[in-house]
Amino acid sequence: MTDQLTIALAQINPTVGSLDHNAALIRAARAEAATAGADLVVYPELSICGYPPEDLVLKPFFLDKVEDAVRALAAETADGGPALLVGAPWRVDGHRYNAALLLDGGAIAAVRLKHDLPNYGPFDEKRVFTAGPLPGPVNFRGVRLGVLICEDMWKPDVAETLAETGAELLVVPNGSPFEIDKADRRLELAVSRVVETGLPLIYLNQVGGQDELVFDGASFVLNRDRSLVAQLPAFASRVAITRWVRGADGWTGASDEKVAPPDALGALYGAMVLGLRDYVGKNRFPGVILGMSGGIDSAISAAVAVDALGADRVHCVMMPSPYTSQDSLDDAAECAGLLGCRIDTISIRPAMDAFAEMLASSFADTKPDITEENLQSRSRGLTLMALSNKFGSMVLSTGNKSEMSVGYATLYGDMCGGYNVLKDVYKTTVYKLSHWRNQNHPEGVMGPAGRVIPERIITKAPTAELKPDQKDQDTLPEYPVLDDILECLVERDLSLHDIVARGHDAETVNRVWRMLDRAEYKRRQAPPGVKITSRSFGRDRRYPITSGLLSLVRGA
Ligand SMILES: Nc1ncnc2c1ncn2[C@@H]1O[C@H](COP(=O)(O)OP(=O)(O)OC[C@H]2O[C@@H]([n+]3cccc(C(=O)O)c3)[C@H](O)[C@@H]2O)[C@@H](O)[C@H]1O
Ligand SMILES: Nc1ncnc2c1ncn2[C@@H]1O[C@H](COP(=O)(O)OP(=O)(O)OP(=O)(O)O)[C@@H](O)[C@H]1O
Ligand SMILES: NC(=O)CC[C@H](N)C(=O)O
Repeated sequence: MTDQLTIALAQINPTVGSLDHNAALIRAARAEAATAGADLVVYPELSICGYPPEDLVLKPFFLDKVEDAVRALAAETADGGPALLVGAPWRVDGHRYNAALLLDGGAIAAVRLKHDLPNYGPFDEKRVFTAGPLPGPVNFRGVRLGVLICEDMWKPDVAETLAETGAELLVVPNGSPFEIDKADRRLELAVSRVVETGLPLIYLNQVGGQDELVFDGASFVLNRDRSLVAQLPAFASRVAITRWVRGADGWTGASDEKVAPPDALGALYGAMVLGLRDYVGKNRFPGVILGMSGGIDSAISAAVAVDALGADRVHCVMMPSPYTSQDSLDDAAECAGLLGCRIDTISIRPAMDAFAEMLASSFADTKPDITEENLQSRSRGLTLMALSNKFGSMVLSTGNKSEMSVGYATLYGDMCGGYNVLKDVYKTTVYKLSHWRNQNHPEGVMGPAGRVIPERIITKAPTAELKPDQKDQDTLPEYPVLDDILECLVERDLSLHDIVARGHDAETVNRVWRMLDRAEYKRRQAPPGVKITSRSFGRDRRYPITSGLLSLVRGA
């Protein structure tokens, strides 16, 4: 029986479905860990196939390939090097499980099945997996490891069962996506499990973007006295070494790996950068293209894109109409200049004139209205999509959460695009982030340090410039009011009574509520974007499009 263990934490960035790529990451981390004399390398949940694999695991063909990859990795552990604790979808007696597999001595030494399958928010695991029984510890070279798979840690029962059945050390592989304040929540839960069981705990999370989810990594290790043994970086891959010694009271860990976590806005910005970088990289786009209006949404979107991809992979296009002000032209040019990215100017006036002529007889006897405004937006969308088709860059759409909530965006116009980093970011947060990025140069970003968003873009009144002297606030409440009401409705499900009690006017709340519910049809056609809040639009919030709810809203 050993009294010393070296355990490596492999915080890797797998790509869902790319089994060869993921196996290569697993091998590289093992090789790195081997040089530090590791006995065991721990990988994230479902690390062989990436998390979440969704319906990929319904294909027997895919599960066959997963099994081949696992068996190949297992065979390699016959070399006497570190054992691996990897995650994979795994079939047992005709059922499909979310499993952690211990690969050691050339074989699959143990299989641990996830007990608590999450089925809320963005998770849908009951759809594709069977829940495993309450587990007992895994015997690893004479040490009893208590393996909990992600959600298994969120309630006391699995850790309690493992402790009662002799576990000496809790090991938790995770696929835990980022959302605001989630890191604190995970730490609280981990501390609770440590206190309840009296056992140290290794929390190992995946890193990387996968469609709307961003996995922040930020893995950590706690000793049984709750002290922090290791804290890995957020939003970056890392192999960290922890050294463990068995004493009279159990195992105690030590490590040099203690990276300070980002502040709240830094974490949010980091999620946007990694989400976009991985969406573009994993889908193999050469870069992104976006409409740069001289407004704050396109400016911060461009900054995130440059930070994620580098200035040479970001192409901005200013598309003036007769309503575009000189300030907007200047601000767009200055922002692109500060970011160091290409900006072209393509006037949409010829398109507006062409549509006016094409529709002249159909629109005879009608007055100009929002139709003509939307044609401007659609002319821009069409132009960006043409450039995307011709040169391959993906269109980045720029609508923020406030706009997506109330439908303040044009279908097939400014909603055109493949991905949107602001989709889950309220406008008031867009302002905070812009100030933050001007004052901070986060580690790992590819854009320049210093001011990247001109001050006037942050201070001027937001406008769509679709008609003379137009301002967002002609149509919408002031953004601080709108965002507070929206947060109450979307994230907190508060009643009209509770929202009014916060000091809002009942008619304004009703109006915002109506706009929110009515815009569901638009959101269903919106591009995906990074999940930031506890309730992003998409799988976190599934409302019917066709619904009688509106008739119940007044007075609700
Ligand atoms: N339930 C439903 N299911 C499916 N489709 C539905 C629908 N209800 C309407 N529709 C369709 O949607 C159309 C209305 O939506 P849409 O065409 O988007 O047009 P709409 O929502 O009327 O106008 C766009 C809004 O976005 C604002 N905005 C703000 C900032 C920037 C920009 C910009 O474009 O740059 C725009 C603009 O001021 C305006 O309030 C209807 O004509 C109808 O075809
Ligand atoms: N003149 C323009 N040139 C290029 N793109 C534009 C122009 N006007 C609008 N867009 C695109 O349409 C999006 C929505 O624009 P709009 O200005 O109408 O609203 P916004 O939400 O205030 O955005 P922004 O703060 O970026 O201006 C912009 O973010 C931009 O991508
Ligand atoms: N993969 C999972 O089981 C994730 C669920 C978990 N509650 C989390 O977000 O951390």
